[in-house]
Amino acid sequence: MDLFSTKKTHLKLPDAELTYIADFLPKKKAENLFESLKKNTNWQQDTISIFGKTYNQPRLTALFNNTGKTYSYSNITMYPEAFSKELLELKQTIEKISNSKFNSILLNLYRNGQDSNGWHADNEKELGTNPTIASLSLGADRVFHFKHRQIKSERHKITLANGSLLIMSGAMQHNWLHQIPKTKKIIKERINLTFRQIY
Ligand SMILES: O=C(O)CCC(=O)C(=O)O
Ligand SMILES: [Fe+2]
Repeated sequence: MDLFSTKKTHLKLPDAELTYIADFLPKKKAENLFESLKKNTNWQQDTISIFGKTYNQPRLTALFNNTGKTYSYSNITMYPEAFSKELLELKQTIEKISNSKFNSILLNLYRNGQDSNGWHADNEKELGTNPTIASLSLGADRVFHFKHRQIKSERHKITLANGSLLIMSGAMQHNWLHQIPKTKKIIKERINLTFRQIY
């Protein structure tokens, strides 16, 4: 267990619980996991429609679960792959540290600074009320922005480092939005894994 750090930083926020573990995975382990996921995943390029026009989503995605069920949001359907032994073990460790159960992992591959994830909340009804979502970051640093839906002064950002774990819980998905904006900086790729319980 000492391969995983559990030093938690709790961020004090209204209507949300947010916990950050900066060095959850040792850097080398994070790099190896990045390489194996990059290579062994069936990355999906989805399209999004905006005012009737179709665009490529600015990142690649993948879904792992043990239910075999597809997952749909914003007109996108994700087709699952089965957990590898590596992902299953990681899921079990993250379940312990976040005191939650997860049956699905959603992956995002941000190929460069032009890939992004726009303002949204993970509030699909399949996630239930006040879902706990644990988010593991591998590869390049990216900035995570989050803002309260009503309290305009509550707008923050935090850099998600290689090997870090961010745990979103409480009423965060109902009261806050989050995004990974584009950046003009020349940066390497990043893989993000969000652990979710999908009902
Ligand atoms: O890449 C990230 O850190 C955020 C991913 C995210 O918000 C999502 O997949 O819903
Ligand atoms: Fe999200």
